[in-house]
Amino acid sequence: MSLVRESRSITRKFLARPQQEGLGAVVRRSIGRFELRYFDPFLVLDEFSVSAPAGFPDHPHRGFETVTYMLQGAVTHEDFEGRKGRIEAGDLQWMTAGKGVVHSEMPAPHGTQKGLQLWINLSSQHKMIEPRYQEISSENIAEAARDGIKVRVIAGEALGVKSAIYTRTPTMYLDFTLKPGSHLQQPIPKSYNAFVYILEGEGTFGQDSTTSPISAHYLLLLSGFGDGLVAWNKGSKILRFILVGGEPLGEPVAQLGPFVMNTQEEIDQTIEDFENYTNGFEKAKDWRSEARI
Ligand SMILES: Nc1ccc(F)c(C(=O)c2c[nH]c3ncc(Cl)cc23)c1F
Ligand SMILES: [Fe+3]
Repeated sequence: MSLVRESRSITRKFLARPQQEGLGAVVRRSIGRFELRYFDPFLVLDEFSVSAPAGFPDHPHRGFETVTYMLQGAVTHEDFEGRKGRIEAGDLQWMTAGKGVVHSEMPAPHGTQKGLQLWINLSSQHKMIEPRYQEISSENIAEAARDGIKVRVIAGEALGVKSAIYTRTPTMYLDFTLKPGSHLQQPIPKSYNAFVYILEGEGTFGQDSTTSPISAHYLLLLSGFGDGLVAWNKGSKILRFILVGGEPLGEPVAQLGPFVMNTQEEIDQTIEDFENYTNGFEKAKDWRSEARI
């Protein structure tokens, strides 16, 4: 039985190269770089690599969500509400910043910590909602395996398994591992903008299985036509990639770093709120994280 009648194709591909970010951290940024400023509703996709004492010290967010998915090691986050936790390999933190969060995200003291951070925009009606965290430890991430394919369902559904994450901006986020010789068919809601980001190995994507394989650290934008994605692993090593899709918001974007609103006036107001500790930033006034560089 074919799960996908017509596969989406690759419209553009970008090699994410290392760049400095935070304090001494390195990220491979694909979405959010100059050539791909915004892929509605996605603002940033960073594949990060960080070793102490580098990190992402105290900083704010407003108007969107950050989705941190650890691949290796661990990161400690602390926020201005006094909330503190460790995100370890395989764990997920889905943070809805809404009207405002101030936090730090710092690496474990030894070794290199690696992961992905995706920034998902919120609609105008949700930009000023109360902040909210959804955190799932690795052993509780929904998983399924069949015919040489393993999927970890971060958000949405795959191979008959659903994630518990509530996605305010409708989103799918699937972590696939394909053994050599395996072939995937994954449905994608027709209205979603979708992309693939390759983490490991080489893969062939789209209807034409004769196209040359694409390797790690590439982001592949998928066309809007098609009811899903087909993928092959024709190599001799495992292929790992994420397939992410989301409902476009179709709203104007006004962004200043970690502040993402709809108009410049709202950005001006956000700066004022952050500087004066108002409208959601009250607790930032006397807060500093314990993380010391
Ligand atoms: N404004 C702004 C400016 C600079 C930053 F580094 C950050 C920031 O924190 C991050 C950027 N990518 C990241 N990937 C992983 C993690 Cl754990 C954090 C970040 C940020 F928010
Ligand atoms: Fe952050």
